Amino acid sequence: MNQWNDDPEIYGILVQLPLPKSLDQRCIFDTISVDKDVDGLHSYQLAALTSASNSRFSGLSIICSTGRGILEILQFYDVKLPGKFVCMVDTSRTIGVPLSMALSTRGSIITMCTLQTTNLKAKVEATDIVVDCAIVIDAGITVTENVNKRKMKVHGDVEQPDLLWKRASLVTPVPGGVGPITIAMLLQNTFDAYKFHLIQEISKAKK
Ligand SMILES: Nc1nc(=O)c2c([nH]1)NC[C@@H]1CN(c3ccc(C(=O)N[C@@H](CCC(=O)O)C(=O)O)cc3)C=[N+]21
Repeated sequence: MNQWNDDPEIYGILVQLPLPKSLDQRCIFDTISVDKDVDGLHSYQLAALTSASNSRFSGLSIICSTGRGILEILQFYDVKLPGKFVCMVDTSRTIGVPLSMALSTRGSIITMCTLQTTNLKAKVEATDIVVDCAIVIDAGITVTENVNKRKMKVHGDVEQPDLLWKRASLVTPVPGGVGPITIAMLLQNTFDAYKFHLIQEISKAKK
C-alpha cells in the first residue's frame, strides 16, 4: 500500500471488500493516502462527512461510491432532502454510515435500523425514503443460482418491487439501479482525485 501511496502514476486506490477476518479493516483503510482514497473509507473522509459540505477537512472530500450514487439518484429525481424522514436499513461503513451522515448534513432525519431493530414495518411505514414509503433505494445484492440452467441471478432486498410501485413514487431496481451508478461514481471519484492532484501540482509550481 505504501508503495502505491508514493507512486506518482497512481491517483486512486480501492480496497475491495470484504477483507479476510484476520485483517484489521480500519488499519488498512487508514493506510490509504487520503488523497487517493477513492472509496472514501479513510477515517478522515468519514469524519469530513459530519461537517457541512463547504468546510473541508482535507483538501479532497470523497464519499463512498455507492453513497454518492444514491445521492446522485435522489438529486436526479429532484427529491428534496431537508425534513425528509429516512429509514436506513443498513449500518455498513460502505453505505449506511457515510450516507446517513451525508443525508443528515443535508437536513434529513435518519432512523438507523439494525438486525436488532424491532417493529421494522412500522418504522418503514413512517418514513419518506427507505434505503435498503414513498421512495425506496434498494442497495441489496443477493446472488442465487438456478441449478437447472446453471445461471446466476442478482436480486435486491425488495421482495416484490412491482407491488411496491402502487405505494411508492420511486423504486430503484436490482439489477440496473444502485450497482451500475456505484461503478460510475467510483470512476468520478477517481477523476476528482486526479483533478485534486493536478491542482496541488499547479499550486506547488507557482510557489
Ligand atoms: N470498497 C468497496 N466498495 C464497493 O463499492 C464494493 C466493494 N468494496 N466490494 C464489493 C461491493 C459490491 N459492489 C457492486 C457494485 C456494482 C454492482 C453492479 O453493477 N451490479 C449489477 C448487476 C451485475 C450482474 O447482473 O451480474 C446491477 O446491479 O445492475 C454490484 C456490486 C460494490 N462493492
